[in-house]
Formats: sequence, structure tokens, C-alpha cells
Amino acid sequence: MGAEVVIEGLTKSFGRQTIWRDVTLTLPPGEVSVMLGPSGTGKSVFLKSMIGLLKPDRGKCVVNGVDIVRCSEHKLYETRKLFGVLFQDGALFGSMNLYDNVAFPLREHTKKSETEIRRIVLEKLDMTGLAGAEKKLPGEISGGMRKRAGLARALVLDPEIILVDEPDSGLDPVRTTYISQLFLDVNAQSDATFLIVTHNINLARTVPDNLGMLFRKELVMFGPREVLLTSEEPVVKQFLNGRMDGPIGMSEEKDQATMAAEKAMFEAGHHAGGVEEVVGIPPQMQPTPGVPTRQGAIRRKDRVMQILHTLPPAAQEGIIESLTPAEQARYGIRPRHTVQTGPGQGQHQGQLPTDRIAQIPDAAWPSREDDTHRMRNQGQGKA
Ligand SMILES: Nc1ncnc2c1ncn2[C@@H]1O[C@H](COP(=O)(O)OP(=O)(O)OP(=O)(O)O)[C@@H](O)[C@H]1O
Repeated sequence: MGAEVVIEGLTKSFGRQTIWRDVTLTLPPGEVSVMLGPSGTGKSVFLKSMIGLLKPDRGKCVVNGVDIVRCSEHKLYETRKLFGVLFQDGALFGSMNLYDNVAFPLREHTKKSETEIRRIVLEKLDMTGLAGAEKKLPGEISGGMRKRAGLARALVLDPEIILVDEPDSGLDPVRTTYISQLFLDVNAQSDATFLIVTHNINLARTVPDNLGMLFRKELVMFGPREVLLTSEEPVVKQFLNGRMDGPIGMSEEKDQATMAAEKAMFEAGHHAGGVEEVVGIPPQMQPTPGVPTRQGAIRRKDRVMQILHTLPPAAQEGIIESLTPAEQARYGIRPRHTVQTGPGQGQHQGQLPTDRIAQIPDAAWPSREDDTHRMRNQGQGKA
């Protein structure tokens, strides 16, 4: 199983410029999380801080009991081996063919024989759809292939945590979906913990188990995907719909006067961009048929059902709707047809009343000592 990453009060500045402050969240082991944020909000800085390439000013980032913000150089070197990182451009060595690029971490960090290295490299190239491309140079292949080669290289040391920086940059929407599928397949095969930073709305809507968003130098929210996808928070709604009307402006945040002027313009009929407002929770992408079931997704279901009562009603409803009848029975969720609803009660047909939406028998749950911490982080991010 992948490692849990616990981040508490993390703050990063460059000189007098604060990039983000007081970021607190937990990446659950083996789950896929996505961090969204407008350009320049410090998503890449966040990834680099997690692996100790940048040093935060305050806070903790704890992996397997090691706080990488404060640990010794030796511990940092050892802990970094738990991470596989896919940088935006694949970060391949231009003069090495794909085989040698992918073999590089094994030759650098292990004492494995060339026979063993060959077995691992060919396995990872095959896993990422690059079998037969070993002899190609990075300059001879497409952007999508370079990203997949970067992923193959990130996988050779069997990382427990995989960090991905803007996998969609330079890729068309179809190739972006293919690489998203690959992430879910790799997650199913390895059970590694994933954090993907992106501003791609499709990816954010359909790939992760958990979603977070950075804006105004803070973590706006972090939690189960259903929380952000049903959020009424203006910045989250605006971002997920890719529209101009909302707090996010051309460079970053709009002032009140700009907001008011733009609001009048949109009310007068100016197109705010984006398609019609997208609402609701689309189904999550699944591993390719034949690939093992995602263990992270199974654990996630239990975890989310345990914190269900802490989540906003719309998110609870989305989670309950995603359960099969057998799962509803297992979690003690009452079937919808027994719910009394009617006009004038502020509910739509079939919606559970707020006070009953999360009636889950406590006895059904194994006790977990660390739940208090998780619930604190995963209800509303910085709650
Ligand atoms: N080494 C550095 N020294 C000083 N400032 C930096 C450094 N690295 C990043 N920054 C600044 O930090 C801010 C956040 O940059 P970052 O690249 O993390 O944003 P991002 O959210 O990943 O943006 P994008 O989506 O456009 O890639 C920017 O203002 C950038 O100029």
C-alpha cells in the first residue's frame, strides 16, 4: 500500500512574496488526489516542497514518520526514494534513448544487475504503452510518449507516492484522457498514493478520489471529490466551469470594482465563457477492464462513509447515489423509496432529509485511532 502524506500548516514564501500559507491536508494512502488552482497559485511549488526540492518556511510534511521539512539530508535522500515524480515535460535526458532514461534511477540508486535492470525497464515501458520504443531519443517522439516515458522512469523504483505536475500540458484532450487512464491503471496495479496538480477540468471531474484547490495563497478546500464537485464556493464553481464570472481574474484575484463591472456586463448578456453551467458529479473513471480493482478505491469508500456525516448535504447525497444497492445495505443506508419527501420541504424527490442523510450505524465500523485527524482534514480542507 502507498504511504500516507500528512501536511500541516505548510507555508512557503520567496523573499517577501508568500506563495501559500497554512496548508493542511492528508493524502490518504493509495488514493488518487488532484490539486487544482489557477496559474501561478503555487501548485508546482507545492509539489517541489513535498519532496524537499524547496524548503517551506513553516509547517510539516510527514511521510512514513519522517518530516521532510526538518529532517537531515540523509533522511531526506532516503525518503525521496519513496517518491516517483512525473515533471511537466517528462524531464528526460535528451541525449539518452528511452531505455537508458528509464534505467537511469536503477543504475544511480540500486546495485541491481543489468539483467535485472533490463527486466524492470522493459516491464515499465510495457506498462506505459512504450514497448518497442526503447531505442528512440526523447526528441524523436511525441509529447504524449515523452510523458509516458517520464512516468515509466518515475515507476522503476516502485514508489509509494507518485507526484504528477500538469500531465495535460501540451497534450490534446484525448491524449490527456489516455494518460489519466494510465494513472488509474498504475494506481490499481501498484496501490501507490497519487497527487496530480493540474488546471484541467475534465481530469479533475473524472479522475481523482479527492480534490483540493489553491487560491488566494490558501488551500480553499480539500476533501472527497464529491465535496468540491457540489460546492457552492464561488471560486470553486467558477474554476470547475471555466468561466469569467467569479472571483478569479485575468492574472489572479479580481477587486470588488472589477467584479461589479463584470457582473453588470454578464447580466447584460455578455458570454462569460465556458459551456452552460456544469453541475453534479460525473461518474469516476475506472481502471481498464482486466486491470486489478483499485484497493485505494475500496479503502476510500469505507473512509468516506465514516466521515459522511461531516460533509455538506450535497456531497453526502452524491456519495450515497454512487453506492450500489449492496453497498447501501452494507453501510446501513436506508433505500431511497422509504424516504418521505414532498413539495415545500426544500427537498427534491428522493432526497434524504438533512438530519437522516448520514444515518449510519456506528457499530458497523471498526474503530480507527487516526480518524479524528483525517476527519479534521478531509471535511472541508482547512477545517
Ligand atoms: N525558485 C523560485 N524563486 C522565486 N519564485 C518562484 C520560484 N519558483 C516559483 N516561484 C514563483 O511562485 C509562484 C507560483 O509558481 P508555480 O509555478 O508553483 O505556479 P503554478 O500554480 O504551478 O502555475 P502554472 O499552473 O502556471 O504552472 C509564481 O509567482 C512563481 O514565479
